[in-house]
Amino acid sequence: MDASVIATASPSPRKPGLATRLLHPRFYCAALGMALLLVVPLAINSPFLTHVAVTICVFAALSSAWNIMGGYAGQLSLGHAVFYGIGGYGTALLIQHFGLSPWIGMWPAAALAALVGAAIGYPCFRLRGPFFSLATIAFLEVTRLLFIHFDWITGGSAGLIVPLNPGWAWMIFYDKTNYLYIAFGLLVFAVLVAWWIRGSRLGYALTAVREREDAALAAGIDNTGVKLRAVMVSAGLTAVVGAFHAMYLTFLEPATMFSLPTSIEIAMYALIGGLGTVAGPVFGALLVVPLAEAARVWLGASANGLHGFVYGTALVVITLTMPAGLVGTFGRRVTGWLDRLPGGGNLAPALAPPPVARPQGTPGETMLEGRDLVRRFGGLIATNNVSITLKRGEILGVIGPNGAGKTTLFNQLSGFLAPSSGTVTVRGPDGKLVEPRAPDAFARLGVGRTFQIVQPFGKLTVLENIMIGAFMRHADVAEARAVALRTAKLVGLDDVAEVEARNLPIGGLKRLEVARTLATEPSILLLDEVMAGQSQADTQRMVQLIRTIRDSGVSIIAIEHNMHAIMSISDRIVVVDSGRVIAEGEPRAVVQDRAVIEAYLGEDFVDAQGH
Ligand SMILES: Nc1ncnc2c1ncn2[C@@H]1O[C@H](COP(=O)(O)OP(=O)(O)OP(=O)(O)O)[C@@H](O)[C@H]1O
Repeated sequence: MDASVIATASPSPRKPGLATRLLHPRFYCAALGMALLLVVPLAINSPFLTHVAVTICVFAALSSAWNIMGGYAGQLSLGHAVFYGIGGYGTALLIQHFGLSPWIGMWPAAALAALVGAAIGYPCFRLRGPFFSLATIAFLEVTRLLFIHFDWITGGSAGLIVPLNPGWAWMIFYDKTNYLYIAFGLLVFAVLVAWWIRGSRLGYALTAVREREDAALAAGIDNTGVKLRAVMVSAGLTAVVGAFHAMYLTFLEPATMFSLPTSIEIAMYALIGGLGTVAGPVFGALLVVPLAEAARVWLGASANGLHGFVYGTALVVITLTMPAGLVGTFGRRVTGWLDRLPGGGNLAPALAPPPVARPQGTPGETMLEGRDLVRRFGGLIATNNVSITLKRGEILGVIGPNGAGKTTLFNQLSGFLAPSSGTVTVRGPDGKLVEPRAPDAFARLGVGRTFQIVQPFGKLTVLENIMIGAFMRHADVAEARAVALRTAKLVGLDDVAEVEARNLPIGGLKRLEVARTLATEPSILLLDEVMAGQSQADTQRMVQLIRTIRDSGVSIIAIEHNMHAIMSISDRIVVVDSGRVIAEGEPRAVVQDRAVIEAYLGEDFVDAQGH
């Protein structure tokens, strides 16, 4: 394997054009399926059926918007009615006080909802799991109470009637079919936004953040930044749908516009249909809304609220039998069938990856320096005044007994742990030495790292895992895919590229760690025990790969317990014991050092080496 492998390009097929995409069965079948939602009620022309279709469109659109935050980013909001209510009230108040048409008024209302979303999200993103959900409920309750309190603007708990000016300009109609046209248009809009985000760099970043925050940071993703973008889009879209729904209902009151049951319903459709999938929220709403509406009519006032029983039953049955939801369970199978229809085929052909820029600079100059690094965990000093320097173009081995402080040192050198005292400096792409603070900043400066305990994005394929790394330098999805394919080949994962990462054995996962990091095109690579769990042949291959990477201009620090491998690849070795550097130098000299033999290698190793 020689260094030019890293920069090899393959023949370049063309990207599929818009026409190819539109004529693909995945697209035309989805479009035909959705069109039924419009065509069937129009053909039957029953007011009740039209009302059910409007309600399906509204809740499918709300749930699609929620899914961007709850499904893609994994932030399970149970207070999304805040944005629905802001959309509704904002638009209604702009009509009432400024005579602004709802077609225009819904956009400032959406912008306000996006800002409120960011203001709520920023402090709450620090909270995990149920605490985040509880915080969103708390914000919903506070907003509802505020809308009741400021009755001189909102009408308080008595509510607000939308000015009833019939006509398209004011979105008020006697004929329900006009509402259906708008609701359907909004659903198409929401699904297109959700679909576009899902397949974009932002969509991949959100999935990465949802699955493993540390690995996402190591791939240079600004976790809070991408979550904020998701919540703003999600809130804005929810508000637009809320604005329309207010026009449809013509009456707004805090209890219904900021309602917890509505928030739960919105989330539930996505859960039933398939969390984090584009089609899931639509299928969820399509399945449950007609059942609930039918129950509401049949049971009438005699069993007020019993329609909730329908939601609950559907949720329990689906989550027990299909935890991944309808689309999560059957989606792959169905898309497999669709791809066999006329026009079906690969929408993501392999493009030629762009060549990797070779890191430039003076050989032997300092690339990464940790100076006097002290890291305390309570009373334990894990690294005690450790100083370490990586020179350009070298492989620096770090060895030492278990618990010596090697990983703690790595975590400080990559920004994952702030040193209690001491500094870490990195040579950036512009040649200047800088002191980055956050792990994603280290990554963007060119410090790539793997994790000792592997951190795969389990539900993504091997190729998608590597793409997450590639996105750091390549915003275009096709280009990132091409880079990922090349990297998969380099580490010998190309034959399992389409396998979900959670199905790889440990040896494959270790190589996946390296591949994802390599795809970020680092100038400094920190490898934490990448040979553990590898077969003899794979270890040989890894040794060869590390040399190839170094020959391509990357400077490397490797923590390793496999002494034979680390001795053969390292230019220098640093030995750490009990948080201190006890020896440093060329491999041959280090293994003969008495302190190293006593602390780590043992006499058996020396005997085996024949010294
Ligand atoms: N987050 C933490 N909180 C408390 N103690 C920690 C933490 N991380 C590491 N330690 C402790 O710091 C010491 C050094 O741990 P570290 O994982 O850095 O060692 P290591 O040399 O990488 O070991 P190994 O070779 O087994 O991976 C250990 O005693 C460990 O228990």
